[in-house]
Amino acid sequence: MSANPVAEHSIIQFDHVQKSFPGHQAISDLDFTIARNEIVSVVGVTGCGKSTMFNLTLGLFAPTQGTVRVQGHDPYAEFDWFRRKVAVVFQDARLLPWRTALQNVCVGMKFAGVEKSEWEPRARDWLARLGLSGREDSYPHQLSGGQRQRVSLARAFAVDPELILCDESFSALDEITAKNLRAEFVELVRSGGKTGVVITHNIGEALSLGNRVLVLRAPGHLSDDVGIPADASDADREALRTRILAAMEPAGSGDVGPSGALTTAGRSAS
Ligand SMILES: Nc1ncnc2c1ncn2[C@@H]1O[C@H](COP(=O)(O)OP(=O)(O)OP(=O)(O)O)[C@@H](O)[C@H]1O
Repeated sequence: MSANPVAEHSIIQFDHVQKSFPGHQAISDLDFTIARNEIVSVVGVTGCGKSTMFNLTLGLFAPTQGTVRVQGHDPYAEFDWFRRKVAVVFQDARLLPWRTALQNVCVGMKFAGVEKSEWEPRARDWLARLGLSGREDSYPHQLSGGQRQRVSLARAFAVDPELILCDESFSALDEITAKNLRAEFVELVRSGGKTGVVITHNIGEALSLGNRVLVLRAPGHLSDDVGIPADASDADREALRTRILAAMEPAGSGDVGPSGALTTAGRSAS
């Protein structure tokens, strides 16, 4: 049993992380914990460090200072260990155009090191769960944008990762399609016992997706950590929206802080 109760229940831990690129500090001091089975949205104005935070979580580069841990492991130093643990869904589906929907899902499992005999049954199962039965042999250009994003989600879930990172995955879709896919994503994450982290520019989406919203402000620090009560009324959500917008304002307008209205989550654990 872990001596650190936070580490035991957390899937992502950023401990006073800084990340600098030559001549530019992208993350100044990012400190938060995401627990297993949470669905957390990350919002903030452009350039505030959201993608850098994702890339640190994926181990694409190391922090300049501080530590990043995913399930207690260093994602940069133990990159191979992460191949089956974390899946990413991007804004554009990023499918191979010369491969069918089924083959695209299989390719994700191939790169993740899943046993070959599992590829096709799992791919068929996940395409079916995402409403694409009968479209397994379609090529990306024969699918709508929403269907392509469903293939992309199937590819992510088929790997059976612990953690699914979504980088504006629903933002290129019309609102009805996005709403349906968001609801399916939440259901699949919850029923599969996964953890989801979603970057979005849409505050309504952030409030509808999960249990918590992290608000980042440039250069890469947390300006608010907003818990969303399961039974939040429309009025509550409107108050949360106002609070999130205030927390996104450039520094100088004052951090809202975790002791603000309604409820907060997460920071006390860090
Ligand atoms: N490889 C890099 N080299 C230099 N600067 C970088 C690099 N990656 C990111 N940055 C800078 O770090 C800051 C944060 O970038 P990041 O992409 O994380 O922001 P973001 O919040 O994801 O923005 P957006 O919402 O527009 O996608 C920006 O000023 C960006 O120019």
